[in-house]
Amino acid sequence: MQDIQLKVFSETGRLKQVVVHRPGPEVDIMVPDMMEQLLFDDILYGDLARREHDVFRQVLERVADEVLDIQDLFVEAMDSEGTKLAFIEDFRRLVDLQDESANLLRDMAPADVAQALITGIPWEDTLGHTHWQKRFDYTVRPIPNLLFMRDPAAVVGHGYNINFMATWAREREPLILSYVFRHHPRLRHLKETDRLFDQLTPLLKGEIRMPQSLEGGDTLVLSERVLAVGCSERTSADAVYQLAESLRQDHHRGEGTFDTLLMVLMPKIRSAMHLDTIFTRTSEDECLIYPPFFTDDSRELLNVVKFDLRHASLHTSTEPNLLRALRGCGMDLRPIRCGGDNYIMQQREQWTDGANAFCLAPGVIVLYGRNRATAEELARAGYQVTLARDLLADPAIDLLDGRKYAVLLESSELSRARGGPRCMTMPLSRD
Ligand SMILES: NC(=O)NCCC[C@H](N)C(=O)O
Repeated sequence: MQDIQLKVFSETGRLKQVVVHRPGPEVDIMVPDMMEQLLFDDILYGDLARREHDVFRQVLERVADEVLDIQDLFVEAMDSEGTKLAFIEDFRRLVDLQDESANLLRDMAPADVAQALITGIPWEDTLGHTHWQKRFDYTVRPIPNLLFMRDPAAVVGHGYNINFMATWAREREPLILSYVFRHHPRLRHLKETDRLFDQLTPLLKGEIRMPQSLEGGDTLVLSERVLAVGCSERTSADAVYQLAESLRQDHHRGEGTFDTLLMVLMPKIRSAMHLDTIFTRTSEDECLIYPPFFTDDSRELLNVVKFDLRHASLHTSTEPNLLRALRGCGMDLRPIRCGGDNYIMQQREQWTDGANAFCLAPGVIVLYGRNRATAEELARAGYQVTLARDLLADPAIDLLDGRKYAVLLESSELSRARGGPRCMTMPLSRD
């Protein structure tokens, strides 16, 4: 198989390679007591969630060259015994793994290690537990949020971030991604300097004790020059500074093209946990927004810190509003309102990821179909609103025929896990 060349310089360029994760047994075993700590808002009916995800994947396949599952990539990354054992050692450092569980993992084939890492290991399978260790009945707990592939890593330009998660429930995911980026046969050609942000490696080496969290849902590559990053419930200002400094150094060495990072100062609330829950791109000159956060006279307007990356040190200034700051960078985006002009529908549909569209190509997006008011706004903006099942039943529909499309997904189960179409994808390469 050919090497994968990382290339993400926009949110809208036609998808070439994208990574997802089909929800597996890790969601079927969630009991109500685990729900809140594992960041789900309900327990999912797994079979239906998988059917919804399969449809999502088939829609992606209508445009992308390759749709890959992180679980397969992870297994392939552990193609040597040495890599598998190194992973288990790092995992042990990260989560304070019991000896019995580590031994169990060492004896497993790579595919079983990957499955156990995602689905968890119930405590009955290992010896030596005490009652207080019996958290949720698992010695290795499940990581059902791997479904939201967007968050544990991000491709930025030709480089990538290994993120550090704000929550305990997701701490393991970046370790998996780190092994995939370093050891997968199609990605091992990447250089150390291609890693733009990484708090995990220094943590594992004992070089730092307080890693700063950065999550992919907060990282939006808006053009070859401009990045927007949310400073949110999940991403700290310090992490954004570190990323800005790393990009500045890249720029200084003549390697990076990014000259501006816009840090959006977000409220620390679950409903808007990441920037992509309130702002996503739909085409080259449009974006989908949660209106109260971007409208000039709103009391909820979000301010922006602008980092200029072109100098010998970081230069910052402030901007009142992201859309205005973008205009200053030469990007005049027409906003499409999540929930239309009704404040009640705006709040309801933002909660069900109505502002979290995923762009397959310029003007071709996927959105959860339950967001009816948002779909009406998209139709008014010239999008052909098409149900995913109608698209898949009709091979004659060409999403790349030059018209704008909003493909609506059924999402009664997936949306209970509190993430939308963009959250479920990590593009590796776009046109
Ligand atoms: N980018 C995103 O907004 N991702 C959604 C993540 C949902 C997941 N249940 C979480 O709370 O982390």
